[in-house]
Amino acid sequence: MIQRNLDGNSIIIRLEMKTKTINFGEVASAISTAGGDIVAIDVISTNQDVTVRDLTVAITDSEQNKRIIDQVRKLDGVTIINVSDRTFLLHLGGKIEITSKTPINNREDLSRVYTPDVARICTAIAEEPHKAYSLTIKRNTIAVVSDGSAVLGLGNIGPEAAMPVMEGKAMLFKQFAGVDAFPICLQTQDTEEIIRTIKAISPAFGGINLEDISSPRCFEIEERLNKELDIPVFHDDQHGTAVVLYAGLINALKLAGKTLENSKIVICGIGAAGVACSNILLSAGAKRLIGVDREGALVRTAVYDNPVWQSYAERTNPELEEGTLHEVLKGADVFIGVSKGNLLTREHILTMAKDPIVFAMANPVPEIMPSVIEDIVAVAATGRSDYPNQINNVLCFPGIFRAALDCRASVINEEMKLAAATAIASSISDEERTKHYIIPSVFNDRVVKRIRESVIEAAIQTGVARRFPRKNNETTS
Ligand SMILES: NC(=O)c1ccc[n+]([C@@H]2O[C@H](COP(=O)([O-])OP(=O)(O)OC[C@H]3O[C@@H](n4cnc5c(N)ncnc54)[C@H](O)[C@@H]3O)[C@@H](O)[C@H]2O)c1
Ligand SMILES: O=C(O)C[C@H](O)C(=O)O
Ligand SMILES: [Mg+2]
Repeated sequence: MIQRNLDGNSIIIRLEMKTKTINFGEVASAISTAGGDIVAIDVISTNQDVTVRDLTVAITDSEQNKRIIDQVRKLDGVTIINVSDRTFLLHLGGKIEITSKTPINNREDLSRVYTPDVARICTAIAEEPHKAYSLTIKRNTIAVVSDGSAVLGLGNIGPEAAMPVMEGKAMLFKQFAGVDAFPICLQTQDTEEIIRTIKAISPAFGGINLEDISSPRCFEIEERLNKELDIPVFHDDQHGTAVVLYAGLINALKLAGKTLENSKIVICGIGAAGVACSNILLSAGAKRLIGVDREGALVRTAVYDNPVWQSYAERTNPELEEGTLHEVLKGADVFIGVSKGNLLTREHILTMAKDPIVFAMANPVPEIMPSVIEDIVAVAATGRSDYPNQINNVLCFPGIFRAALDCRASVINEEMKLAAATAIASSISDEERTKHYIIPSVFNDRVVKRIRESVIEAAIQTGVARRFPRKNNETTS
């Protein structure tokens, strides 16, 4: 097997070659003519008539991918069996699994982990239910629950299609904060049924992370569950996003020499993320905030079916600006996009105030690509990991749940969210702050520790902590 640099995008072409009709050199040359770079060759099977090989080919974009496949298809004696990319391969069989903490090697082990001895543990919990925290996975386990109704910016793609995102979130919880998370996608989009189901499964969990549930249902679901359950329920798309957005904006405003109070801020997409981002900015002192959705700017003189929009319009847009996104964007200091990809062009950004801040956070395709506006903005950010300044809730949810689980918080309240935002923003010092570095990397291992410490402190101060854990560097029990 030949193996070279596998960085970047690549596809794997499994093909069958008739050895008497074609030789490998001809295949390689067709791929190279179409601009592909063969970086690995694996022989899967071979006999005197046919040989089956996997060719890993580095590509730059999907157009090139198509050109390569077309070239290979034209060759006599070659059949393409399958084309896969590394991302698909990584998802084969899902991305996570459950492993046991202790092995079961003999009968004695078996009777301890299972019947009959396990019965004594069950009885102990039945007598004192709080022991579920010490004798089961509850203290370190949360459920990541979605109904598949607002998955990234892909929309209502359903529960099965939402699973890869929820599995990914579970990986992030574990990797960045040691939290065990179960992905759970529900076959219902009915508010009452979602609430009932989450309540019914809650005994196993120390917290519930709601994910990718569309607005306005997400507001009621979260509020009701927080009232009716004694474990924290946190809608990540609302609060995780708001926390990280606020952290990024604190640093971006400093760089642009602007203030939250005086800046004209346009938020596009008044759904789960947009409402929560607006709320955190209003409570931090923003005054000139305008929300825009599909029908244009939300303004209090209009009447909306959606009660959340009505209350939103009452609290925002003090100058009663009306019009489309492009119209109200004129003269704005800050654009925050939590809507849909590709809504803006460079020309639109040119109509903003001097040194504009553009946070285009729709996933996976932002409202505008930073590369298009790099030279005309003070700061650009997206939700993606392949550009600088990733404003993504992944910076918040692992740390905030780590803190909530460790101090056994009954809720994640506003004070805890603000503590998380300032902990994230202050991870970057004045000397470090640049146009391309307003927010720490998710791989910065100081961030989760800082969030944990500040959030636990806020939980204790506000009386929602039910346990007082030790500091970061000490082991918790
Ligand atoms: N970067 C992050 O951390 C992060 C976090 C949460 C959400 N998001 C992204 O934000 C977007 C919204 O997520 P959500 O959970 O709030 O979904 P949501 O469905 O609750 O809200 C989306 C809102 O955008 C509006 N919208 C859609 N197309 C629009 C358009 N052309 N113009 C104006 N408004 C439009 C919808 O009407 C809706 O109100 C998604 O792309 C999601 O990936 C990013
Ligand atoms: O999943 C992400 O990358 C962020 C966010 O939760 C989203 O829905 O886009
Ligand atoms: Mg999400």
